[in-house]
Amino acid sequence: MACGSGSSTSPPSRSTQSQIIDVDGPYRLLHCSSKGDKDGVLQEIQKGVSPNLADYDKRTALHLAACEGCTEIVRLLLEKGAEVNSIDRWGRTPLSDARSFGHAEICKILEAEGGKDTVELESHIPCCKIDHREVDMKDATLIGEGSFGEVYLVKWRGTEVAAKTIRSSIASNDRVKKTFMKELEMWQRLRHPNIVQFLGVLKHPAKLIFLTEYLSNGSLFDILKKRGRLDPVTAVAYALDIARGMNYLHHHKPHAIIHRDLTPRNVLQDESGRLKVTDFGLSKIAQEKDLHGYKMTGGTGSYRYMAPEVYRRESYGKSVDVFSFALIVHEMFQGGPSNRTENAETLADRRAYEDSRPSLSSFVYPDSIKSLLRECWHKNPEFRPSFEEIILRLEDIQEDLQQKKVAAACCECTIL
Ligand SMILES: Nc1ncnc2c1ncn2[C@@H]1O[C@H](COP(=O)(O)OP(=O)(O)OP(=O)(O)O)[C@@H](O)[C@H]1O
Repeated sequence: MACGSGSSTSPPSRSTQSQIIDVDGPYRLLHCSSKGDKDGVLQEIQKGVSPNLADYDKRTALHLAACEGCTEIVRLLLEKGAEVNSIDRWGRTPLSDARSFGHAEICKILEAEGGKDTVELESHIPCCKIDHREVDMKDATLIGEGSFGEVYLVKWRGTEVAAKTIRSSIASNDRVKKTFMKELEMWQRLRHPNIVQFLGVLKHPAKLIFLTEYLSNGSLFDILKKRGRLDPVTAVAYALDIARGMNYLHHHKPHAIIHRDLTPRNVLQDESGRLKVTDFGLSKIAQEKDLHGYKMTGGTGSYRYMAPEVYRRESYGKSVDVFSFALIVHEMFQGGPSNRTENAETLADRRAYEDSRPSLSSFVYPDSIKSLLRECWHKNPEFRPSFEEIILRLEDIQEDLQQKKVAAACCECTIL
């Protein structure tokens, strides 16, 4: 997001609206810093608010200005005594943020003031290791099995978490294990409400096991199997959850994270009903199976959601995830995959070479969803919208559906 020009009166953009909770009181300093409002920042400091005030995530005004690209505010805060190396809840300094978002000038200013990038230092630190004695694998409950191994529900320090065991055919291959650990190292740095939280790797003498948060409602695949077709309000809310998680991955710096294997099985639901995306990046390892002869299974499931350019083995980019996303949204309205009896590979072949797409029956799909899906599964990847755009479109659709719901409820009240 670009830094504002300095007005405190401009309304917050949609994407930031939910994050701005309180712009009164001392926290106005943080709000003004993130919006590039120089007058507002000065007023707060003159009122006596500390330039090192931080929110509950320990994010200071300098962190916010650095990540939003507000050069003038960064200068002003440093001049007023802001601590250049303050560390937030995730161990990031303002310089780590400025680097991640590519604000070169701000990086120079912070470096000149002695700024350090903790993330750069951290990137050489291997995955967070958890002592295996803290996890009782004997009391583990099997909750599922995927291409990499079994998944168990276990207790770690009194909290229920998911333990993913990695097959020995993968774990015993040094090269594959290295790639695997690299993916996990990247995963451990990600934090977003719609991304499954990675917790660490077990220091186990014989096995490769990693822990993630446990999502008690299982996968979107299980939900659709149980509930069938979702009502449009729920389907759109779920689509927004997935799109927000994916947008976060696609905006990852310095390189976008492409999921490559976005399927209903890789979308999990927590007990509050929120969906979270999981297992990104790991598909890269699954793809190596042909070269090295180890079998990781499950590959055919992904054909169903595969973008044509991936199937044709052409070069591809972030929009392959947008294609898969469209098929998942289609399933939520439909209650399951279309052409479910057809072999997944044949289906992917027809999509890649005959431009075949699922049907959009008019009574199930609102028009706005139909046009969004057609764009998202467009044969030309360049014509597919970004997740950023998809979020805005879905928010409009959500508002529209909610208004219709309220209007319908009012009509019922009148009749009564
Ligand atoms: N963090 C978790 N919390 C709760 N259940 C989980 C968690 N992770 C996985 N599961 C369950 O375990 C099953 C297997 O998960 P896993 O990620 O190993 O494979 P998959 O995604 O189903 O298949 P594949 O790896 O072939 O894509 C999932 O379908 C899900 O039901």
